[in-house]
Amino acid sequence: MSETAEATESAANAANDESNDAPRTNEASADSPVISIRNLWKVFGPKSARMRLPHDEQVKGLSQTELREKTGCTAAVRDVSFDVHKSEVFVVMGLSGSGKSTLVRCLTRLIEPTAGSLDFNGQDVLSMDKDTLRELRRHRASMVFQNFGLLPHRTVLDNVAYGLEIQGVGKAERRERAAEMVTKVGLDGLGERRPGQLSGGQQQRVGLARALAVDPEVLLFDEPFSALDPLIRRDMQEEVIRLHREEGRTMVFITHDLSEALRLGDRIALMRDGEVVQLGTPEEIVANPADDYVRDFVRDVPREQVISVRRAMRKAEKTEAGKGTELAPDTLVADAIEAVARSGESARVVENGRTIGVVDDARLLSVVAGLDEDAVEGRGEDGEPKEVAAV
Ligand SMILES: Nc1ncnc2c1ncn2[C@@H]1O[C@H](COP(=O)(O)OP(=O)(O)OP(=O)(O)O)[C@@H](O)[C@H]1O
Repeated sequence: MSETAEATESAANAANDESNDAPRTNEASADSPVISIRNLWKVFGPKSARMRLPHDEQVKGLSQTELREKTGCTAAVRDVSFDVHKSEVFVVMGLSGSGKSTLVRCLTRLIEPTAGSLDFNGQDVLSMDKDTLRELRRHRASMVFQNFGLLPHRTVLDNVAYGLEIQGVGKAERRERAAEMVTKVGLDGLGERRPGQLSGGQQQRVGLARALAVDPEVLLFDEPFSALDPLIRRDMQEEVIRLHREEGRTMVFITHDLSEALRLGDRIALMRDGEVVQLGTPEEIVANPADDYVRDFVRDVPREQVISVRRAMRKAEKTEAGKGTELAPDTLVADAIEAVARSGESARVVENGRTIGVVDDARLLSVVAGLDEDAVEGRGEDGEPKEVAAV
């Protein structure tokens, strides 16, 4: 059976034997998170049941190696808390073994968390019964896998229709919906082919179309493009960005590739040894790494292509009122450098008709050189200038 078939069928059946109470039914309000996790742990190993998680201070105090040596257990996910908001692309990034796959599989209990809490649109996932959990996986959260997970003997159209088939949607309707999705991901004319007759990139488009066909609230991507060569990978990233722009669907995207994370993520959770070491926008992570590990991770990122002038600007002097090029606060430093070079003078950062700061050569170059972090005169902890003269 393919990975997807297994994930949707056997894992769906296996994962919920420990379900107990009926799900909570506190409905989510419009701006409440789609996914909310608190103090989530997944510990693999025989002694995990004896730990008093999520608040076992002794376990919390042990490094991964110490925990393994003392207990034979691996804490693949350690005390992780975050919210995923509606319509955001939330990226989980980290090196191999950092716990990304385990974390994302915990979201629909394909892997059963050891402790913590987990809500999906305000519903408690950990207390969902078998049927509710199956409904969650089949209708509300679709997974796109790294190795495509396609059924080799089925046509493209039938693969795309598969999720609808297990939902019990009638043949005519599912073929119509599948055909729509095939068009949406740019595979027109290939509907009757088998997966083996497609390139890797095309196969992943089929995986994407299949996930979209069930119209889920959340798309979960588990390193979907890591088997693709760099150009096709780039194409697929563009495809995800396009789909997201068109549909605004909430997405959780796992990757170990920093440039992919920076390109796709509205926010990124950076994992190490099961923990989230930093959670922030790409700009926050690149401009203000939380520790040396993150700093090392982002060392080679072209900062000017991630950091905006809002973070790079200084206070405007009274004499600078109304002078120079106007830039929006989210203008990238790379674009600001071009604007300043063209005009030969500093540029004003303008928001709602107010000058909120100024960027000049020195300011912009300090971002490129990485001298801005913690050293920018007048910048507060949040990266904003402490006092900004509104001119
Ligand atoms: N079933 C399991 N039993 C024991 N340990 C496991 C199991 N699954 C994962 N682990 C361990 O949990 C840790 C996190 O693994 P996980 O696969 O979540 O990491 P990852 O960041 O997704 O890695 P990769 O990028 O290589 O897929 C690793 O140390 C791994 O060896």
